[in-house]
Amino acid sequence: MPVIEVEHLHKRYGDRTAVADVSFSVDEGEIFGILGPNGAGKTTTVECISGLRHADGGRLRVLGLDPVKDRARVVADLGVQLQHSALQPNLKVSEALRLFSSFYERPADWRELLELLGLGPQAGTRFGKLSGGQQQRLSIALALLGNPRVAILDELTTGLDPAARRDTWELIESVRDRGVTILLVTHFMAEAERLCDRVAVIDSGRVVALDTPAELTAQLDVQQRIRFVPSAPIEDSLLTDLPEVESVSRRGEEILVVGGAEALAAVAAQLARHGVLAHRLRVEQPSLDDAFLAITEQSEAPNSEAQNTAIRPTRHTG
Ligand SMILES: Nc1ncnc2c1ncn2[C@@H]1O[C@H](COP(=O)(O)OP(=O)(O)OP(=O)(O)O)[C@@H](O)[C@H]1O
Repeated sequence: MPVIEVEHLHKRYGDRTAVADVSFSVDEGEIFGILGPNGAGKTTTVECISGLRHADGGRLRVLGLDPVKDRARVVADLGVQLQHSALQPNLKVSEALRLFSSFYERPADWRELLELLGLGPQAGTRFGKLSGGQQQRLSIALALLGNPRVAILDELTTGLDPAARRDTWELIESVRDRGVTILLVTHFMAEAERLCDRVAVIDSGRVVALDTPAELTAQLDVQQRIRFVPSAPIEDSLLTDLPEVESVSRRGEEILVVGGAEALAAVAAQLARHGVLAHRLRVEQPSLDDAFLAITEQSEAPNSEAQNTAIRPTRHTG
């Protein structure tokens, strides 16, 4: 049985459609990512799944239960860390954890969570004095206090520096290793690539792609760009003769070869046949970033059905 089931979710704010038609399911033990540009409907989707908002249409199930009608039973197994959750600035870390523990029948040991999240030294620190990374860690700890089987984490590393982001990724992996299924909303492709088993790309309130990060990038018809400095002079024709190669250009002593997925193997074999070595070899492969842009640009094509029914997203770059 999937842990989260979303079928044709639809949600409007007044006459504006925030989520037009979203369907996906999350299996037990997965880290499932939701990606999409600003205003795509990601937060609205997870707020409906959490039971914090009423859907206008569609069917939602969390652990087989309706998140609104069976709210009391769902919250016992669901931990939610939402965007911009702020606590009273004077509340100390240990006080916040003790207070939130009292909301649950069988809370986790908050002292253990404090250590797991590396917040031990901050136990007596007030929320307002924590760094951005420490505040995020605390909000994750609060989401895990009820010993949830499912955790929803919305943009948990936004605003963190690269080191804090990496630490948080390790933390999320350790949470998953404890058996928690995780639904993760993120803007960061690297985060999705590193953490997520599968990813749904949402644009204009619809799922426009759903697959593993590797499959999403593999489906892309993006060229490989191969740069190297040959150990001996070579003619361009040596490379342009190869059917896998689309173009060859030079910048100083460096050669740039652009070609399809098989170009690297073909170029390497050709150079080897002529006894030439490729020094300072660099290959640029398509990334999930490229896939994301290709998918969302495609879904914004003028005749796209989504454009007529949902609010337009504003492109973000971060
Ligand atoms: N409470 C609200 N009232 C009216 N419109 C809203 C409300 N919340 C969100 N919206 C609109 O619904 C659309 C979807 O918003 P949502 O926050 O779900 O998108 P998102 O993908 O999470 O965006 P972001 O990446 O910026 O957080 C946006 O156009 C937003 O302006």
